Amino acid sequence: MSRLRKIEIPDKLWSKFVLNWEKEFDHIFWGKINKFANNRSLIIECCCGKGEFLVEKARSSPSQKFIGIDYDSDVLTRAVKLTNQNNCKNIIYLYNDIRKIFKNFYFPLKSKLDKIYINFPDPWPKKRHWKRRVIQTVLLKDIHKVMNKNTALHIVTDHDEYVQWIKNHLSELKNLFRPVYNNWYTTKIDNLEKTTYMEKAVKKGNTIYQFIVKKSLT
Ligand SMILES: C[S@@+](CC[C@H](N)C(=O)[O-])C[C@H]1O[C@@H](n2cnc3c(N)ncnc32)[C@H](O)[C@@H]1O
Repeated sequence: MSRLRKIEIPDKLWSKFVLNWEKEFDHIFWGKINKFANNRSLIIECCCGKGEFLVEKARSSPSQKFIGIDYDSDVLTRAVKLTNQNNCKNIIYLYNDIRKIFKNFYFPLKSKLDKIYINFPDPWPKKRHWKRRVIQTVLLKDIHKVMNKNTALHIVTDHDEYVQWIKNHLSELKNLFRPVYNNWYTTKIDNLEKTTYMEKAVKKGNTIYQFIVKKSLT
């Protein structure tokens, strides 16, 4: 549940940028995505929050197409507002659970999927809540299915214990994923676009960890 103050935007603006898979037939939904992607290279941000990361990227790479996914309508409303203010026609949002989207991903996607980002997923620190963490074997396997040999999956967190969780989950799937960094992650991160949670992490003086993995070559 979002703790954000609600803001209102016209329905027309929401539907200009947001697709809702639940409300549409599968082939129509994925057809719209293929039409939007228009054979350009595609970048997906999971758990995109208020859209700062995508808007920054989309402004600097206008020929690429960007999809943000989040299941919280309050944060997505802010993302839509920011996207519209910056006139980014190369972003759309999916109002949905990333686990459902990757489970039901359409094949073949006509565009080349360049990167998938998961920036600052909720760490759910209490053990009884770990099952809510999005980084789980099932999701990683579903993501792996949609990657091509050049797709890079980026995961960023500032939560020390979640780092070990992510590393363990990825290394258990080392037949599927190979790390770009020797130890699976790096703390030397250049040029990462700002997000709300990154700013919080920087303010607290937390270390930020970045995992980048590609498909295993075997
Ligand atoms: C900690 S916030 C990070 C937001 C943003 N990436 C950032 O760095 O500021 C986590 C976001 O993930 C979204 N989220 C959590 N689980 C999700 C899921 N299963 N599917 C889609 N979005 C999810 C939440 O709604 C929230 O916006």
